[in-house]
Amino acid sequence: MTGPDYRVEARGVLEAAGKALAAESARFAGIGWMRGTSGNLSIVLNRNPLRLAVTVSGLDKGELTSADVVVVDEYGRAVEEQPRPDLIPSAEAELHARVASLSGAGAVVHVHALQAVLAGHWWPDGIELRDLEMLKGIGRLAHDETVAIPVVPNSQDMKVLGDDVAKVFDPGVPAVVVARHGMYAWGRDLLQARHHTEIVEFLLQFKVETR
Ligand SMILES: CSCCC(=O)C(=O)COP(=O)(O)O
Ligand SMILES: [Zn+2]
Repeated sequence: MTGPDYRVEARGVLEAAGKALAAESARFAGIGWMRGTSGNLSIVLNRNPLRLAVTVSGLDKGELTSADVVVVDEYGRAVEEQPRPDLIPSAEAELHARVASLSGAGAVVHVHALQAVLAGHWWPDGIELRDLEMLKGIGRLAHDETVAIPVVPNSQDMKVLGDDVAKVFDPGVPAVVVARHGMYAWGRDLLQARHHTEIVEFLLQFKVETR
C-alpha cells in the first residue's frame, strides 16, 4: 500500500512500537540494567526490506516517551520517511539490525547489566553453563548439556561488532555478551527478548558468584 493511508497506518505502528520500547526501557532502567543513557532496544517492523524501530540515542532510558523512536534500515541508518527525521537512532542500531537478521528475532534488547560484563571479563572466550533449571528459560536442557554464551570483544565500529557476532552466533543461544560493555539478547517479540535477558543475566550471576 502507498499514499496517505499507508502513512497513517505506519505512524500508528511506529507509535505502538515506541510505547512498548519506552515501557520496556523504563523497566530495565528500574532494575539498574540501563543506568544513565546506557542500553537500547528495538522491534522489527518489517523483514524484507529490514526495518526496525529503535530507541533514540543518548537519552535517559528510564524516561523515554513513545515518540523517542526511529525507523532504521539494515545498516542502522534512519530511513528518510519518518515522523521525526531530526531524531538520532541509537549508536548501536546497526548491531540490532545485524542480530535481527542473523537470528530472525522480532525484538532485540541491549543492556549494560553488570553480571554480563563481569562474566565477559572472566570468560572472554565464551561462558559455559550447565545443570541449571533456568537454562530451560532459553530453550535448553536443565541437565546434562553444556550451553555456551558467546562473548565478543567490544568495538566502536558496529560493522566490526556485527561481523564478530556473526562468527560466534549460535542459533540455540538467544544472547551474546559484548566484553567490557554489556549484553544483547533477543526473542520472537519484546516480551520473550525481556525473558531471555533476565534469564541470561541470572545464569551469568550464578556463574560469576560460583567461580
Ligand atoms: C553510557 S552509554 C554508552 C553508549 C552505549 O553503549 C549505549 O548502550 C547507549 O547508546 P545509545 O546511542 O543507544 O544511547
Ligand atoms: Zn551499549
